[in-house]
Amino acid sequence: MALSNGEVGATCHELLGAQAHVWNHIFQFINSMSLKCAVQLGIPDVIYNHGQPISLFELIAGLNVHPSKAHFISRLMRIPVHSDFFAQHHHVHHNHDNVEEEEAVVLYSLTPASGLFLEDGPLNTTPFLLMILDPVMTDPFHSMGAWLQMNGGDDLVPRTPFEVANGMPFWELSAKKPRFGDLFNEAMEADSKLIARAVVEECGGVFEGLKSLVDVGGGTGTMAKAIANAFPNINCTVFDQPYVVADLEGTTHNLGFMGGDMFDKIPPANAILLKWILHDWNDEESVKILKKCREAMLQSKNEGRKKIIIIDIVVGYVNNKMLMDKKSIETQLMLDMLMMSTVTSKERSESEWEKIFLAAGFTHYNITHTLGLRSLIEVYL
Ligand SMILES: C[S@@+](CC[C@H](N)C(=O)[O-])C[C@H]1O[C@@H](n2cnc3c(N)ncnc32)[C@H](O)[C@@H]1O
Ligand SMILES: O=c1cc(-c2ccc(O)c(O)c2)oc2c(O)c(O)ccc12
Repeated sequence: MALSNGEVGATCHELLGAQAHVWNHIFQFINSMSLKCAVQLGIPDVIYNHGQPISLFELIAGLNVHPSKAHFISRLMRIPVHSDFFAQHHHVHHNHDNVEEEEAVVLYSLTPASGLFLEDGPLNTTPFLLMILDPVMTDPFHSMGAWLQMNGGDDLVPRTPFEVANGMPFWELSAKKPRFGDLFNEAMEADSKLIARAVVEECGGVFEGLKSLVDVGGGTGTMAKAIANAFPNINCTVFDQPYVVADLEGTTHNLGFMGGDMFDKIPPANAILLKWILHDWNDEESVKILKKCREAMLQSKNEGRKKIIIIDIVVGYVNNKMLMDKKSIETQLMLDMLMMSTVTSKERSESEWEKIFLAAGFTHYNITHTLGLRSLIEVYL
């Protein structure tokens, strides 16, 4: 029921329901922080290394917690178990007379979600968790209201809540605190491994007929490596800032690295890949990047299809259909708030994407596949 004034007309039962909803939202950060704590203690690795479901006693023995605090672990575990990060089974003991003992032993095991936090796992998401939940990233949310009250037209006013809280922009802090900057790069690499696998396995057709591809802002080349291996006929170039690619070299005949500035000149190619790039930039900057992509494709002497391949969020598109999956859309909106808080950019809906494509001189695009929360957009020359 929609009410104009909180209490008017609401029954006591409705008010208690409203209070439960409010409390759940107030306490949401405890979900994130409990997960962070469990991961920092190395709980997923201890369970994995045990090789079979682990008892609370064995779990505690594998952790570096002080014996005086051991009894807190079962309480910590209840939260991620409730959210399906760990599965919990009850193992019923049989005593000597084969009579079931009263107290069942609790056994914990991993789920696909906690499998993403294994230290040696190929898709280790721990750097992403540690980066997003670092005070450097969470503090700005305390400054968002104050930032909204500041004059955005004044050059002396910080451009983001991140700058209000940390006194410098994201990229400057990443450079000054390498421990934080490394987390960011490791987070991007792990994500690229997962997306590369999904793209090669499920969207292979997107690359058919291409002769050359430049992965703009391709970082250390995880994504381009996977494409170069899967499609030996495509010449792949990783293009990123000179300091990122300085010491990198291609491992196969069809993979190379090149340093430069995408706002200046992008090397010529049939196809330009922009994975997780445009969501870092506002509309004006994104249009500039797209225009540079256009020039690069026009300069390519290769025959064949020419297109930009964008992997980014299309707000409202989730898992191959436009469905109202409330939780996934909530996550997309949260990422948008994160971009608003840390950088000056945003996550875009289809009409917002269309607007920047048209502004950069492109008329045809196709959202062909979805990769979890993100989509693959082809923009044709
Ligand atoms: C969010 S990361 C995405 C990395 C990679 N595409 C991925 O998905 O894992 C953005 C990348 O853009 C690069 N970048 C930023 N400004 C750039 C510029 N002016 N020219 C080229 N690359 C740039 C950064 O160095 C960084 O590697
Ligand atoms: O907090 C973030 C910051 C950035 C970011 C900032 C400055 C740059 O110059 C840049 O290239 C990227 O990018 C993110 C991202 O890409 C994510 O997916 C999630 C979070 C962030």
